[in-house]
Amino acid sequence: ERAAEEAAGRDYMRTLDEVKSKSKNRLVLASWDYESNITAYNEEKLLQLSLEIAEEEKESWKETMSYLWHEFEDQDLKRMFQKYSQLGTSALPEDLNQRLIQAVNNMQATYAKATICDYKDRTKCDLHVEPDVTDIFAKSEDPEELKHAWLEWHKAAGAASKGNFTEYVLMENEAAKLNGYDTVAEWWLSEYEMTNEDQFATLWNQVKPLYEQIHAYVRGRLRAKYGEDVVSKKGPIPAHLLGNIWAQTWNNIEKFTRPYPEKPDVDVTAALIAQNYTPLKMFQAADEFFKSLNLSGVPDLFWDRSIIEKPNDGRDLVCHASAWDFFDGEDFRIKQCTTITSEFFTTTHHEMGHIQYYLQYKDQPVVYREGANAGFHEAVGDVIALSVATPKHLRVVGLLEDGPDDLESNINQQFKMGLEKIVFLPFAYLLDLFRYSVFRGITAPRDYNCHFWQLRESLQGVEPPAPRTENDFDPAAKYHVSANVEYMRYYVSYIIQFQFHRALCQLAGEYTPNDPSQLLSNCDIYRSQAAGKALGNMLQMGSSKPWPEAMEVLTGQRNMDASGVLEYFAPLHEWLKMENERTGEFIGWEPSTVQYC
Ligand SMILES: C=C(C[SeH])C(=O)N1CCC[C@H]1C(=O)O
Ligand SMILES: [Zn+2]
Repeated sequence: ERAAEEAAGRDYMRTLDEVKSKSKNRLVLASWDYESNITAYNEEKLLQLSLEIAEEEKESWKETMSYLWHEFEDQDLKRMFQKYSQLGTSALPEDLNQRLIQAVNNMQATYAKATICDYKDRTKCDLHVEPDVTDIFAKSEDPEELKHAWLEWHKAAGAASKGNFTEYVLMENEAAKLNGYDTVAEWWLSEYEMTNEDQFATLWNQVKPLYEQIHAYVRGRLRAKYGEDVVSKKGPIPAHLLGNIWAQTWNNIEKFTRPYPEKPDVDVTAALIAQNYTPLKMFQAADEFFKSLNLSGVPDLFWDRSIIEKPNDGRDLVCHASAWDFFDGEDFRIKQCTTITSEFFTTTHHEMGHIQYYLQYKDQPVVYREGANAGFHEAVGDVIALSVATPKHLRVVGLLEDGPDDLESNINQQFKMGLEKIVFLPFAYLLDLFRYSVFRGITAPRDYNCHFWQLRESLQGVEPPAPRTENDFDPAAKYHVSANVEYMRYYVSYIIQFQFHRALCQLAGEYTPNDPSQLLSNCDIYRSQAAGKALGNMLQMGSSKPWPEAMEVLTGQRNMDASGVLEYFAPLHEWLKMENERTGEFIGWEPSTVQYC
């Protein structure tokens, strides 16, 4: 009867978990080999193994579905069966699965191998996105050089992948239907236990007024620098002037836009270089922060097997930073082409946050070794980085000499964080609004680029540096589009990380709501055992419970909302409104005059 059936199901689940651990380990090892050394041999090995494991998964799926798990009383056992009932892309017939894997591998390889020619020395044509194009956007203040790099990169990495992307959409949508979803959009939304994107729209409405203020202020400062012919009074901001090839974060233009330029600059890049930081030292600093919270340090294997600098043997590899779980409870790695910049200091903490999550849930059944939702996984490292980025913490670790702690310095600091966090929200939101519309067939291939730029203009208030046509495919110039990595996870992360930060800061005694002497943006949870304990308790859950339960364990709230972001940036918001009022800056943007549809 049912009790016996559940007991059999429990035994079966234990065996299945063991089998899954082995096959996931094999697949991750082959993926690691391919992404850290892109060769035809490694690609073929990954393809063959992927197809072999897909067939194994089809077989075990039949057995899984032979249990009456919907009737089970044990909710935890039922949750495990429910997760294994999702076959993913292995549900595809082998030939379609092969076409899908090849389409994505082709886009990944195109992106990894894409190079552009230098603006001044047109014979130098070996510039990759990391570190070369990234450095140009971090340093150049020449609009023509920036326009050149922007156009060349979008041609080399974007347009080149339009065909493969169209093929990928067809196959991935087929897999979605075989998993019970109308399109990939609903499949991706189910990760957040949502059936549509209304909640994401609500979050955007909460933060949009703050974004419009910082957008208007930055446009004013860029206009002052580059002149009204380059940056208009009321139009969108040209995307190539914002310090980042994707205009997703604007921290690289902080040095000439900050509110109080006469206040000492908090230049972390200069400090890292002056103190002879190496990539290893950056990773050790992040590891030390987690240990200060009484959380786990990384195992020795991590230091032996990670790749933390771009190999200089001329190989092709995926440089985009990533953290890896090999599902054997021991092997955890990061692959990152680190350079000594404040951006990479932040990214290092971001990636070490992924590793910490892996370490905290490594004793869960394999099926639960995930974030409560994908946004949680992206938020862990960023929460730590919010503490690390405070001038207070940078002084504690000797990265920064003493400086003033007055209102102007706080506004400068919040502005610096705003260029990283507030500015990022519309970018992350629109990237998957674009892909949702593609998966749903609302955006056809002949409209891809036009619809992408309509979203870029309407949500982000940026425009391309030159006219665009449908021979372009600018979305694929962004890694996650070429690598089939869902992106709403970052939008969720940049909202919930402030809810997490607020809860942890209160536990650490670093923050009291409505106490202006303890700004949330000045909180540093370093060495707080109480904060570490609460964070660890949430991380250990993995995906064993629905994400609102994990959220509640840490914050007492079951929903995600922008109250954390708005509380953190309240002083800056007030300052921006006054400053834009004072200068008479137009808030928002009128339609672009650049032809892109
Ligand atoms: C660092 C990673 C690897 Se999960 C990343 O892709 N991030 C972190 C911030 C947003 C997003 C991006 O670079 O676009
Ligand atoms: Zn990440």
